[in-house]
Amino acid sequence: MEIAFEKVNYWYQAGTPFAVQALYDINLNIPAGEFTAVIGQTGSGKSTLIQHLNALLKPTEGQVVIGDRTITSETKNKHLKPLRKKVGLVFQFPENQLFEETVLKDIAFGPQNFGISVEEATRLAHETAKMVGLDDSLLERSPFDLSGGQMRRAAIAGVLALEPDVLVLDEPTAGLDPRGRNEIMGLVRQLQVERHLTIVLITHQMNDVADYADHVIVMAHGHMVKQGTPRDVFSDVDWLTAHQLELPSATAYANKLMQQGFVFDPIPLTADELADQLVPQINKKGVADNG
Ligand SMILES: Nc1ncnc2c1ncn2[C@@H]1O[C@H](COP(=O)(O)OP(=O)(O)OP(=O)(O)O)[C@@H](O)[C@H]1O
Repeated sequence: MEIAFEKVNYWYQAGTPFAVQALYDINLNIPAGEFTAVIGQTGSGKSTLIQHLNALLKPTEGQVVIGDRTITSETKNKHLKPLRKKVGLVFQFPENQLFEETVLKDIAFGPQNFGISVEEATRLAHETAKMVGLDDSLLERSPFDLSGGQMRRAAIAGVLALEPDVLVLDEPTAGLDPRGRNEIMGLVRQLQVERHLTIVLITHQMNDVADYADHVIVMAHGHMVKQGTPRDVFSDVDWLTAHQLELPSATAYANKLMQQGFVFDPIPLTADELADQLVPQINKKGVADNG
């Protein structure tokens, strides 16, 4: 499902003396089936942007086209349920919203809330628990007995049980240890590849952007200041520094090596790309030094 923002402006508390403009003239496309990363400093408008993806927020001006729906400031809340089912939103620290007695009931809560029978919701909960790698033996436990990573997966399963086409995640790896982070990122990639979900992910982890994203949106002070492939975004080091954005580790490392006379073309974004270009240069240098 393709999503497009057309001339979107958004104000919190619009029309009051406390109005705060959080988005300015946003025009962008989120390609169907792709993995889009949204990056930018704190307060740049990332969360505000993604809440427009399922009309949790509606543009104050302009429109957001989500599949066959067009959302404007005039859109009534009444008919948004089908859209909220198609676009699943996972907030930061989603485990804070777990509340049922058992993991299974928690995952099944979403579909039941959308009018699906208890039996079908339970079936979906079992299926999605498996999808996110939660063992059956955990499903009758209290969600609060799970580890941090497992709780996060249970919360994501609750959104997946609605069988969305688009999965939007706000910093899904925040607060997890490196293993938990890798597991969640692996899961998100798997959902994109195997379930053909469109993924939109807010992250501060530039390595994840380099490793997983097809498409990157860069926000600054409520404006979209760049969109393109990770290579488009990470190739301009001066521009990134000016916007106080970090580089992926491999790219930062390659930049340091370039100051020592190493040559990279194109600039590596991942550890594998770095090694592929670096090893032949080290071997060649070794031969020259010894010979
Ligand atoms: N409920 C609100 N009322 C008023 N202003 C708000 C509200 N929520 C966010 N803002 C303001 O809107 C702007 C964008 O905030 P937003 O949360 O979208 O940024 P962000 O890039 O997601 O930040 P972070 O990385 O910290 O989550 C900020 O100036 C913020 O202070």
